[in-house]
Amino acid sequence: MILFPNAKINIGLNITERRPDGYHNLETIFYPLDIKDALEVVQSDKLSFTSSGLDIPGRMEDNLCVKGYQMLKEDHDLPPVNIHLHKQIPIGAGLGGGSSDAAFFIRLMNDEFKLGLSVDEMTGYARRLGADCAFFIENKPVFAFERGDEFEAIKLDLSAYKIVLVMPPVHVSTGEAFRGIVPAQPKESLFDLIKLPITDWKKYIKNDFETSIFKNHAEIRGIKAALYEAGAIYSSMSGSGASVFGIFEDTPDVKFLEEENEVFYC
Ligand SMILES: C[C@@](CO)(OP(=O)(O)O)[C@H](O)COP(=O)(O)OP(=O)(O)OC[C@H]1O[C@@H](n2ccc(N)nc2=O)[C@H](O)[C@@H]1O
Ligand SMILES: Nc1ncnc2c1ncn2[C@@H]1O[C@H](COP(=O)(O)OP(=O)(O)O)[C@@H](O)[C@H]1O
Repeated sequence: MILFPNAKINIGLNITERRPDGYHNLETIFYPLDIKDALEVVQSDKLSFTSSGLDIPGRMEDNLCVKGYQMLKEDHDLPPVNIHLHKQIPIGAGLGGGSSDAAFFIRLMNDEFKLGLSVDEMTGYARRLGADCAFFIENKPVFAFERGDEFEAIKLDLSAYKIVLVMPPVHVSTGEAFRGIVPAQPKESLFDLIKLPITDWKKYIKNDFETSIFKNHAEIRGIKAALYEAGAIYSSMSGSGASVFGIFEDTPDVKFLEEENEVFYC
């Protein structure tokens, strides 16, 4: 069985407080983005993991799909499998690629081996693998809060727009990004701000990671400025970076960005 885990972008991100468990409470909008990996699981005589496409850092045991297998195996009678991942979603980009692979892996195992898990049960498993992993079980636009793993569904459809995603040759780890943050309660919740016309988002919706990340990585700030210059209605870094997206009425001419960055037209 093959599934195609997709990326996400964050539209706005407020980090509201530090939690006693080392995490932060935050609020953000998760929106699915059409950049995809391919994930295949085949029954085998021993557990193995293979990959193609982009190089995935870390050992096989650290891959979130393998962690997902070990987690499910604690509660379910599973045969050994070969997991093959064709990696295309940029890594360490704030696009949630690893989390998406893991969530799709849980969904795939549930279908393939008839585990009978409900959406809530799959979301519970996903939450144990990473804060933004839970979002990818339902994979619909949501307002996310607490660790980013509690959700309220929202109506948001950007399919009439062109989204351009720019990935600079820089990686930012999520843990590193959180270290530069001083949490604060926003004046107005994103839950309300996202209902504004998209032309007003630039004025009201921000990503709290940008201040510290832009300070250390001027090239990321430069990409956001270039996307606005090219006519974006709204532009922002996604999650903890390093990718930056722009939302446009029509496909812009940003070929010049392709010289030093990877550019996706979604
Ligand atoms: C902050 C976001 C916004 O979408 O960053 P991106 O990784 O997508 O850019 C996500 O919620 C990230 O989710 P995810 O990448 O799954 O985080 P995890 O693996 O659970 O956590 C990695 C590290 O980030 C920090 N962390 C993460 C989430 C959170 N609400 N508070 C935190 O402080 C913790 O230091 C944790 O050890
Ligand atoms: N299936 C996977 N794909 C990508 N990275 C993975 C995966 N499993 C574990 N990782 C680890 O997670 C880290 C961040 O991955 P990724 O999800 O791409 O970042 P981000 O949360 O910024 O979108 C990587 O550096 C890698 O070590």
